[in-house]
Amino acid sequence: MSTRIAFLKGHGTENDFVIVPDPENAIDLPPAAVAALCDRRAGIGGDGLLHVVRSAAHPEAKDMAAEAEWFMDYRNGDGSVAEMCGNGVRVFARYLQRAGHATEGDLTIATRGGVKRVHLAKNGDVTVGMGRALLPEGDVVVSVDGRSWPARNVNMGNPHAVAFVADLAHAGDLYSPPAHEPATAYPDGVNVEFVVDRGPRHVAMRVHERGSGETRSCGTGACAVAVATARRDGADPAVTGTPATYTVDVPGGTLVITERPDGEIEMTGPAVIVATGEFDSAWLEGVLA
Ligand SMILES: N[C@@H](CCC[C@H](N)C(=O)O)C(=O)O
Repeated sequence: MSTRIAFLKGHGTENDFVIVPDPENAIDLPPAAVAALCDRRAGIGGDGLLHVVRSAAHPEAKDMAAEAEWFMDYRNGDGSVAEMCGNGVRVFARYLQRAGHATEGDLTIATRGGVKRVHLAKNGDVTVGMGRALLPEGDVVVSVDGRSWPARNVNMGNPHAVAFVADLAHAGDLYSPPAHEPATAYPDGVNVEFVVDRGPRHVAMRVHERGSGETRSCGTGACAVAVATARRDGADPAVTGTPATYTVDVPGGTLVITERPDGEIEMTGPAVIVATGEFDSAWLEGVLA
């Protein structure tokens, strides 16, 4: 028997998500179902999917239930699982507020990257404590259309390669993932950011996301870019003792990233719910058959 399954659509700086509320973790969402829902022509459409589950009801999150009631079961648009999604956390928080599970102010959200502290501000911005960046050693070179750049390895819970370029157009159409050397550098894939300077502590980026393709924003990517730029600029907060704040323009808007002397990173930006709807379970079963 076909049932109707509620969904919402939201975005954070135009990194867009299908949101599926499922408090008791009762909806089966194998990778093919996620990919079908995120399909922009045959499905609802999104860079990724936010499966909203009570932490206590999800095997990967029950240990976090005492600290955070809700678990962001994030999936990329191709159905793959990722450790973390920075824009996703902001949109997830906005959903919780809309559904009456959270109010303006502070809340916590469980993710595969641990429990994240979130602040829902009056002006519509959402700030997320993104944790610390890891900067694994190792030279990486990324290439697109015959051009190559050295890239900085930054891990924000998920892997990023950050390349400073002369012109964002040099990244080409980004219809396929940029090549990288050594080819074995990222056994689980990588998100690649291309960065140009816009002014003092102000950069712009494009990103090719693992599992989603080019997107109009990537929160973890913007944090990786801010950290890589601060190191390039000699503005490592752990060394200077003062926080470093960078404005990062993405094709879909602007994110503000602050790294503190203890290494903790905060990201602030908008998060919007744009639509609600229902899809037929029979449609999804048909797609999966
Ligand atoms: N758009 C996200 C990152 C989503 C995960 C990424 N594609 C990966 O596979 O690591 C963000 O806002 O951080």
